[in-house]
Amino acid sequence: MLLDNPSLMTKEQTIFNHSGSEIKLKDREIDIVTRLEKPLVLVLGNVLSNQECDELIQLSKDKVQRSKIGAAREVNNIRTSSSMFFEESENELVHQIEMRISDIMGLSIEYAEGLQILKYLPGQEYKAHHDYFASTSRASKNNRISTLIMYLNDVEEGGETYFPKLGFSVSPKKGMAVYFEYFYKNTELNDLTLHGGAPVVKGEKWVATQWMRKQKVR
Ligand SMILES: O=C(O)CCC(=O)C(=O)O
Ligand SMILES: [Fe+2]
Repeated sequence: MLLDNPSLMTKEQTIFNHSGSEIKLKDREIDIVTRLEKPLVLVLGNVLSNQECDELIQLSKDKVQRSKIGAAREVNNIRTSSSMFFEESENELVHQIEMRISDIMGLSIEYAEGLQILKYLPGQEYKAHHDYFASTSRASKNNRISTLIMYLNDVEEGGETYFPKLGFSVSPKKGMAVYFEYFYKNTELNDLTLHGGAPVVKGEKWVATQWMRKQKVR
């Protein structure tokens, strides 16, 4: 019988622990705009103020370099954007944003990698990928479990974050974010979080990405 199948009966535990349409924080109310349940994918509004977005771009403008991916940190055409990482709590702004991110993502900042900034010019993209490392890689011993991608500007055309296996995409809007997690026991759910950054057609695209790990990293 269908209901005897334990995988259909047991609800998967999620990391994200907010319900309803708002996340009320000390300094801010975050809007939960869209919510897909399995896998959990959320579109969030009012995550960063316009000023915070502008400052993050300003602080990283001169530091972004052609992105490297994977354990060997090689330049690769899977990701043609430029990027940089902030050091942990590198300055007051980054610290403040990290604290907010930690409240949103439901994990202490000790699980957080350094905040990453990505810049895309027209034609640049990040092809579909998983944020978690393959089980064969050394990095998978303390694998990533969740992602928050924050949009730092409005993009004139293109640059959507797309989830090809979910038939779902998010248009970048300054101050908004997309959240998803892939720490499910059911690995098929993790696989469904495949996503990419579509080529920017017109304008620039700036995002800040926060990845969380299974075990503490700081
Ligand atoms: O730029 C995007 O929309 C996607 C970024 C991304 O997938 C990442 O930073 O892991
Ligand atoms: Fe990603």
